[in-house]
Amino acid sequence: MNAAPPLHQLLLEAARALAALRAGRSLTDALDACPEGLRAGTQALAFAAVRAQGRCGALIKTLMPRPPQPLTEGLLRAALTQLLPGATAYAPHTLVNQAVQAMKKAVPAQAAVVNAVLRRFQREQEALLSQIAQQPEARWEHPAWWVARLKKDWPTQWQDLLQAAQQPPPLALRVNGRQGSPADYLARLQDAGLAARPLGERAANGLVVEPPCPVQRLPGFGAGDVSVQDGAAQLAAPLLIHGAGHLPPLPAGARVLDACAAPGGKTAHLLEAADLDLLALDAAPERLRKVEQTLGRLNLQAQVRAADGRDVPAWWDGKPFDAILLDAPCSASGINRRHPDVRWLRRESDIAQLVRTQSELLDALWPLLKPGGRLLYATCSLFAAEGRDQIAAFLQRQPQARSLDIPGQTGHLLGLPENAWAVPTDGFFYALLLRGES
Ligand SMILES: C[S@@+](CC[C@H](N)C(=O)[O-])C[C@H]1O[C@@H](n2cnc3c(N)ncnc32)[C@H](O)[C@@H]1O
Repeated sequence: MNAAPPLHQLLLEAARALAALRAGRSLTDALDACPEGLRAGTQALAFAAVRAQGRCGALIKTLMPRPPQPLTEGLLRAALTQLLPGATAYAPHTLVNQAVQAMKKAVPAQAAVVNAVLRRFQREQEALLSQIAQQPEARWEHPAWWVARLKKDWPTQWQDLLQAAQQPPPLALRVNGRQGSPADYLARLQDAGLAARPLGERAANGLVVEPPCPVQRLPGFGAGDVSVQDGAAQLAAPLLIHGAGHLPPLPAGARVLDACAAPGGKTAHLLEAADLDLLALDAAPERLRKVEQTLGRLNLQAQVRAADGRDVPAWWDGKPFDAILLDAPCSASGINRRHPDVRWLRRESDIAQLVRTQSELLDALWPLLKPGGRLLYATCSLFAAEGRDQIAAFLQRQPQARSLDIPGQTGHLLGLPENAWAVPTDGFFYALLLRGES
């Protein structure tokens, strides 16, 4: 068995990833540069530091007269996170010594600064934490504009939503119904020594594995028996196929457009659940490669095409669709617990741009639907501008469109623990729109 890597190496790699995040890269991208043997430990430190970025940022401002260099700041963030109340993974003296050693290896001139800041935090922890406690970013671990927006959109639930975003996500699975039943797969998980249970009645093929494990340990993953997908995301395919119980199910061979398909989670679910003639479109060719890989792993077929959904003449063959899934680009505020860096990478001004793209996609795709056809609009966002308000404005512009009720969807909130789910889901918005016959 390989020995665990020394903590100073993990701290240094986490500092590099956090410095890359500060320069605007996503944490997932930044962690790609991390050597394989250090990846898991580094990822744990870096994700924890991003979840504590509000407090650690405020502490660094208080403890240092001038902003530190990016690598020093990254190291301080990673180390301070592990010294905060409730963090128990490392003994504080070990942590400080290892952080200083990491800095000695990378930038020796900064080691004394790291030592001084961390030791002062240890001595004055209580006073320092109470000094920053009322700053919104430190209090809620989200940018102030994000907190204000959630407060406006969810006046009674915003605090619960912010707290839910701080919890690591569960490992939710979707069993490939073409290759076996959820009950059979549950038994296979148990045989493999993995504890699991059904995700809840709303996601018929959904299971949750607790505690989570690497996907390589999931039986039959490579052979396409199962995929990783959040419970809320698992609602898209049945909603489109069965029309939330208001419409007849899509017949075999129905022509379906998945307009923003990559990386292909919902494309695959649609094809596992029904025999469809499906076109998977996405504006990002490199992301479409993931769709192809996923379809290959699951042994499913679709036409895959790189194009901007709004530029209809560039890709449409003129044959109308029975159903369209528009899983639009959005703030990703609903999957913030899975990608805690998103809240710090986004700017408030991005939201207006995203709302514009979403409405342009809606307007461009709606005329491609047959009379009597259905369009499912989805975003993994909790912001009303990208969900409720977006659809209200669309219904004003498009009198032929009727919004159908989705049972169990209160407004557009998912994402909090509720009885129907075994574990909290991501935050999603769905609107099911029917095109009138005339
Ligand atoms: C939320 S993701 C889709 C997730 C996907 N449906 C799934 O379940 O795996 C949004 C996607 O929209 C794509 N996109 C953004 N703007 C687009 C446009 N104008 N036309 C087509 N796709 C676009 C992005 O490249 C991204 O892959």
